[in-house]
Amino acid sequence: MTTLAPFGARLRAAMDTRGRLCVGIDPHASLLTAWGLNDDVQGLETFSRTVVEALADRVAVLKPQAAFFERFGSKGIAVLERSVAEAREAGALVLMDAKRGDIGSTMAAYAETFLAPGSPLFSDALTVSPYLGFGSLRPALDLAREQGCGIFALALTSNPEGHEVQRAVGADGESVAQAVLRRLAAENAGAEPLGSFGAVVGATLAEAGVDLAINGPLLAPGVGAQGATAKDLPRVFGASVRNVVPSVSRDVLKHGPSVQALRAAAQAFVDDVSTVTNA
Ligand SMILES: O=C(O)c1cc(=O)[nH]c(=O)n1[C@@H]1O[C@H](COP(=O)(O)O)[C@@H](O)[C@H]1O
Repeated sequence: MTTLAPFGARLRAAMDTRGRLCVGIDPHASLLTAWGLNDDVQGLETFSRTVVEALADRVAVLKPQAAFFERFGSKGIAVLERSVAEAREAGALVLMDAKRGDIGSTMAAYAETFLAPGSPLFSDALTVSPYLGFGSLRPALDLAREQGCGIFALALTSNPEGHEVQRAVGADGESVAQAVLRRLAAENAGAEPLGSFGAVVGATLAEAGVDLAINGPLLAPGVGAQGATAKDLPRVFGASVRNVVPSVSRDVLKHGPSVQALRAAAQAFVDDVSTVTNA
């Protein structure tokens, strides 16, 4: 099995050639219904296949949200496995949105699930929660580095409730989110053109209020259904905006099941992002 180039380099190349966008594959029950599908495994399969067919050959990143597949049990996970493989085959980078986080010994098993080549759910990158302590992520960070994969750690999430934890300030005056960002920057030290260890920072924030210069990608969910727009990105991310990967799920997915309409919606976001970030 050939080792992949570092994720950060693969992501930078994908953003340069395909534009800057991550589309989430979030098969909400309401979206299945809106697409004229049943809220069952067959509906899930058709939905996910359609999104992959429409977008995997053109958007930089596809981000399946594992929860929407897990709710159908083993059959749903089988759909997720196929979706990941087909999306990667068509050229998209797959960011598995599973937000795993646990004590180190268990984190190692999560890392093997998503980041070990040959695993049925092998993905290019994984979202993780650092709230059992950043050090507990070590097995995932190490396996990702070894295999050319990426990690996205939650720093400042798009939901308002996140701030009570993430904005909390320690005795040394540093916020929890800033500590996560500082540790990510250390993981990315010296990496070119971009590190592989990213942060999740919601596009919905009034302001970041932290140092985002981590030399790694910044996944920005919250664009679209949660109220943020491409125009918010320069304000929230400042000079780090060039490393931002905006993430949209429902505001693209609602245009299905038409493949053409899904493509047009994704392209409209890519164009908006390029207008504001190249201005
Ligand atoms: O890690 C994420 O992707 C994520 C982090 C965050 O802070 N906020 C957030 O909304 N997300 C995910 O991004 C997606 C947002 O979906 P839409 O609001 O439909 O665009 C969902 O899959 C969320 O689980």
